[in-house]
Amino acid sequence: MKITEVSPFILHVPVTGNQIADSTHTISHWGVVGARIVSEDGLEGFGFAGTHAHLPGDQLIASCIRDAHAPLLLGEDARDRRRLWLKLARHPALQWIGRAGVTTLSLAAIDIALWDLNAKAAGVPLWKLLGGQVRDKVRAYNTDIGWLSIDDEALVRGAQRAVEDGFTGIKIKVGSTVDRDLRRLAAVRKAIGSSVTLAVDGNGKWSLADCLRFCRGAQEHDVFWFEEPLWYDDVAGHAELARASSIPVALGEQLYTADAFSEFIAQRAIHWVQPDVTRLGGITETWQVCEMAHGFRLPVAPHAGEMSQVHVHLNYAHPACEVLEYIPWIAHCFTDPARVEDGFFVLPSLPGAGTTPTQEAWAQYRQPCA
Ligand SMILES: O=C(NO)[C@H](O)[C@H](O)[C@H](O)CO
Ligand SMILES: [Mg+2]
Repeated sequence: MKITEVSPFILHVPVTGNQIADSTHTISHWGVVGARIVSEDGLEGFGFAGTHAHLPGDQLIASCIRDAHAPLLLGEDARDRRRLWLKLARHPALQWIGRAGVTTLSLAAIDIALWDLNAKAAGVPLWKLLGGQVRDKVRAYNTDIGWLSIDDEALVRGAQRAVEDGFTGIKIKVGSTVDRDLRRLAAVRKAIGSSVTLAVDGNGKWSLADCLRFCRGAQEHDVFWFEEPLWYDDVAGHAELARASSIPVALGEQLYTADAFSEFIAQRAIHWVQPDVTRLGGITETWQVCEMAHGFRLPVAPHAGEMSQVHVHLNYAHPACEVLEYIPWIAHCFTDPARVEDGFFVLPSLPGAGTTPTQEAWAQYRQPCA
C-alpha cells in the first residue's frame, strides 16, 4: 500500500449553541485539522486532530502536515503504522523543535489517517483491526449539558433531560468559584438522584488549596471523579490531592506522551486515565497508554473533547476503556457518525476509523490551509 499523496484540511464546526465555556476556554467552533492520505490503489485515509478553531494555529498544524511530515511518508508502505509513527515522531530535526505541540497534533492526524486507510483496506471498522470487540456496550457520560456558560437553573434542567434521554453519567464543569461550583454540584446531584454517576471537570484552573476546599464540600455528593483539578503538569500536586481526598482524580487530555502518563501513574497521582489521540500523536501511542493503564489496573476514559469518532473504536477494543465522554459537536460531519442510544455508544459498523468527512461537511466547514 504505497503512499502517493498526503494533504492537509481544516474544518471549523459550530459547537452546541454556538458557544461553550469551561474554566479556561470559551469557544464557538471546534477545529478539525486533518490529513488525507491516498495510497497507490486509490484508497483514501482520513485523520484529524481537535483544536479550538483558531485559524492561525490550525494553519501551523496544516503546514506541519504538508511541509514537514508528508515528505517523510511519500513512497512508504501505509501498513507500517508503528514504524512510520516512530519515523515521524523521532525525526531528529522535528523532534528538536517539539516533542509536544504542533508536531504532535500533525502526527495525530497522520497516524489516524493511516489506521483509517488500513481498516478500509481490510474492510473492517477500526475496533476490529485493533483486535475485536471486548465489550457489548460502551457507556456514555454527557458533558455537553455541563458547561460553565450554562446558568444554574438551565444546568439542572439539562442534567435532568440527559437522564431522561437515557444517560447514566453526567459531567459538569467547575473552576469558577468554589462556593458557586459546590452549589451547582449539590443542585445537580439532588436533581438526578444517586444512581447516575456525576463527575466534575476543572480544566486545570484551581490551586491545590481551592481543590482541597472543594473536595471537602463535595464529599457528600458521591463525585465519580475530579478531572484536571490542577495545572496539567503538576504531578506532585495531583499526588497530594489524591492522598488527601476520597474523590478519584482523572486526567490526561493535556498529556502529550506516554512518559507523562507513566510519571502520574508512578506517583499515584491518577485514578482515571484519560488519553486523547489528538494529544498523543494518534492511535498508535494512545493504545500504548491504554496498555500501561491496564497493567496498573487503572480504568481508562478516553477524552472525547471532540474525538469521539475515533475513541468509540478504542473503547470497544481495549479492555481498560470503561466509559466515554459524549460531546456531539462534529459527529454529523462524518459518514459513520458516533451515536449514543439509551446512554450507550452504538458499535461502529462501516470500514475505517469513522473519520471520513461527508461532502456536505467538506463544503460547509472547509477553511483555507494557507
Ligand atoms: O475538558 C473537556 N472534556 O473533558 C472538553 O474537551 C473541553 O472543556 C472543551 O474541549 C473546551 O476546551
Ligand atoms: Mg476535560
